[in-house]
Amino acid sequence: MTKLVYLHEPGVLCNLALRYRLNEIYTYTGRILIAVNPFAKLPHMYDMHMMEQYRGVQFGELSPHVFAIADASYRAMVSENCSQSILVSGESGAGKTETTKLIMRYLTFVGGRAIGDIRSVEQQVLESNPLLEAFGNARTVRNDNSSRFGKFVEIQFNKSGRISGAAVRTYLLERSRVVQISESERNYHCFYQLCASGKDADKYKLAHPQNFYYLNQSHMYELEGVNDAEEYLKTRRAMDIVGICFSDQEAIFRIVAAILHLGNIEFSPGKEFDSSVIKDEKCKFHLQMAADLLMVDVNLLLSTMCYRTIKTPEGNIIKAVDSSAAVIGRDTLAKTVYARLFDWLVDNINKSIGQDMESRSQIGVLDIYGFECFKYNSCASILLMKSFNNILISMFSRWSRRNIKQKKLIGATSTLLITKIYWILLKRNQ
Ligand SMILES: Nc1ncnc2c1ncn2[C@@H]1O[C@H](COP(=O)(O)OP(=O)(O)OP(=O)(O)O)[C@@H](O)[C@H]1O
Repeated sequence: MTKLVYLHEPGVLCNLALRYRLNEIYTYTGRILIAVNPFAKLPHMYDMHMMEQYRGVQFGELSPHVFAIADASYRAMVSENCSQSILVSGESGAGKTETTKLIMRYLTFVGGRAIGDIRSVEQQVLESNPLLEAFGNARTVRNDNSSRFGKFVEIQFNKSGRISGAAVRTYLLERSRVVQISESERNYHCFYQLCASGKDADKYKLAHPQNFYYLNQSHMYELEGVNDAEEYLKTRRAMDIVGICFSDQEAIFRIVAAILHLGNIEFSPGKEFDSSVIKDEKCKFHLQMAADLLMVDVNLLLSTMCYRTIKTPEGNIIKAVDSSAAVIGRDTLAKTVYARLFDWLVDNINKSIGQDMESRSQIGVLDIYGFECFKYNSCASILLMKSFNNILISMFSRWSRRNIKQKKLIGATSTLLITKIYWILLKRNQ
């Protein structure tokens, strides 16, 4: 890319398109790899033979490839004895999660596994994937299985450069999706899976997703080629693999069901000014169900939503809230409970994978949250997009300043060219 005569947006995009037509989905711009999603299975690109070809080869000698990036970071970690990070960024559906999996596969290939490990780290992280996906992925306009959280997979190595452990860290789960979804999108997969689970759905008094407010705001209930009942069984199997016992599994799905019942609780204005009461018998049923499933006192649950506590130096004042504030309270409760459940699941996944607290160095792969740009964007997604772009901008600026100062890598001129290409691509996202 740095060899282009005219460095502007049409030039960069035309170059990527021409290469894509020649089945070259990868392009380098300095140390950065640009990947264009092929939306097709390309097994020959990622097989064992390909991994062997890239092993230990000087960066840039072979065609651009995600394995070359992984190999360069592994060699840098071993030779400089210093931890490395690989940042995977792009818009929703660009292929970040797939790329992260490919990097992990390559690192497992070169890093092997420490003696005594029965399952490879890649296997262990991948085995926990159905679980993370059930609770953290959802259908968006761009991607039927979009990750709605950021993920940092840290692969830990021992003194001899062998993999000795791994950890998955997640951040910024899109909490707002639990209570609000746009047309053509879905809530998190686990809700639909539980509704389709048959006996378990009956146990928790669930029915078709169209009966629940948190799911029927969009009319998208099913995914093409996906059977939610089968996916439910896969999620339960992943829980078994991760070591979540039966009673904990039951508790998890009780919480998922309770959130759906919570969403169906509506409020009417109370007799007193600025107060609210539960709307009707149907809502009372959902309130009772939510309380039973969460194992809390029903009156306490109701007052949590219809009253708020104001802390003053003289003591706490309990004040009634109007029906719209009660709805906000209900939604906040649902979002908080879901986010805590997600964090708990991630903790359990990490316990199952096994971390090496004494690891010599690590390679971290950051699968950054996929941004989307619509005609109308929600405030939450704009803030997320802005904060990630700001992180990227500051990281990249630091990197180019350092390279220019040290005349490192490929010389200051090339660094400036790479910076320009990077800005062109980043500006498109903004
Ligand atoms: N290298 C690849 N080869 C073949 N198919 C790919 C590749 N990368 C991505 N895909 C296809 O694109 C789809 C979307 O990719 P992926 O889920 O990785 O996107 P993403 O960038 O992580 O999206 P989001 O930010 O919404 O989670 C995948 O389901 C897969 O079918």
